[in-house]
Amino acid sequence: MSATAHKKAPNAEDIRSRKGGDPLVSLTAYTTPMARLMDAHCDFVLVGDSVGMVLHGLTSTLGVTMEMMIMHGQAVARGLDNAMMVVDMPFASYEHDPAQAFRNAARLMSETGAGAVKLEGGVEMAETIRFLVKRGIPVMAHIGLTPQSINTLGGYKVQGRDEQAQAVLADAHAVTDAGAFSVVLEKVPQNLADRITSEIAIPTIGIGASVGCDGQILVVDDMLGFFTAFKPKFVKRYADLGPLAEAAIAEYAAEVRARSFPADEHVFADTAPATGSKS
Ligand SMILES: Nc1nc(=O)c2c([nH]1)NC[C@@H]1CN(c3ccc(C(=O)N[C@@H](CCC(=O)O)C(=O)O)cc3)CN21
Ligand SMILES: CC(C)C(=O)C(=O)O
Ligand SMILES: [Mg+2]
Repeated sequence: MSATAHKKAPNAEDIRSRKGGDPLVSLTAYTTPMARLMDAHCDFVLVGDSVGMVLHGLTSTLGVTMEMMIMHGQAVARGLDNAMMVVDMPFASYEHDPAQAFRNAARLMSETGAGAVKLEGGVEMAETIRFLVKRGIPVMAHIGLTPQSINTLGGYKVQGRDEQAQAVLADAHAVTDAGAFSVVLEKVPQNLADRITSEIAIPTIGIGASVGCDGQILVVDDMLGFFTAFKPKFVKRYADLGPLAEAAIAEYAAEVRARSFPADEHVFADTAPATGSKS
């Protein structure tokens, strides 16, 4: 926690009440320092299971565990004063039945201090969402492209074109009726995202959806240019820090090899200076 003045972080009902209002701003974060950078600028921060692909080198989100989500959730919590924290439920931690979902969602909430959990699925997860919400766990839903279902979806493709649109619309209504306080729409056509946003009573958070959604989210390493293994069309690079970081590393390597680093200012004399810094 910083010592600077801060407002109280919003809770799930504050986020719900933003329906149709000023756009909700969110990014993912996985570490304390990155959370600190976005705390003053985001309404909520998602500890996404994308952490597995972004920070752990996995090729999908299926290998992400409860332990990983708890450890990254705890790290992010230490960096937030103003923004709400939402934690993704990892693959296989909630799909079996509502009781399993409650056990794991409760662990995520109590061990990280998250204000809500997010889980993937629409109609098929409605009963579980209702079960959690009735027992005190705010749920953010996630429909459209649901990356934990990559093996049945057959790729990270647009969801809800043509005859598939009715199914995504039904998902949006199902999670709303089940009590979700907001819903992520990932990689659905713009017209469908706009229709869902106008029809349901909870905020829609778009990622590859529509500028008309009630809010937007991106993976922070994507928008900063740190993650470059792939770049979905919905990613806008606001900075290109990956190449900047590599150039710095290359310069360090060259200076070590040339014995020009460390310089005098980075090393210590036999005798401490009479005054000045302790370094
Ligand atoms: N770095 C990162 N960013 C993400 O947005 C993200 C993750 N990781 N990991 C978890 C999921 C996976 N998601 C993804 C992953 C890949 C594409 C992608 O490559 N899309 C391509 C087309 C791929 C296809 O059609 O099969 C694109 O151009 O959008 C999109 C979303 C979103 N999430
Ligand atoms: C992309 C967002 C919505 C997500 O679920 C994640 O980062 O895991
Ligand atoms: Mg996720």
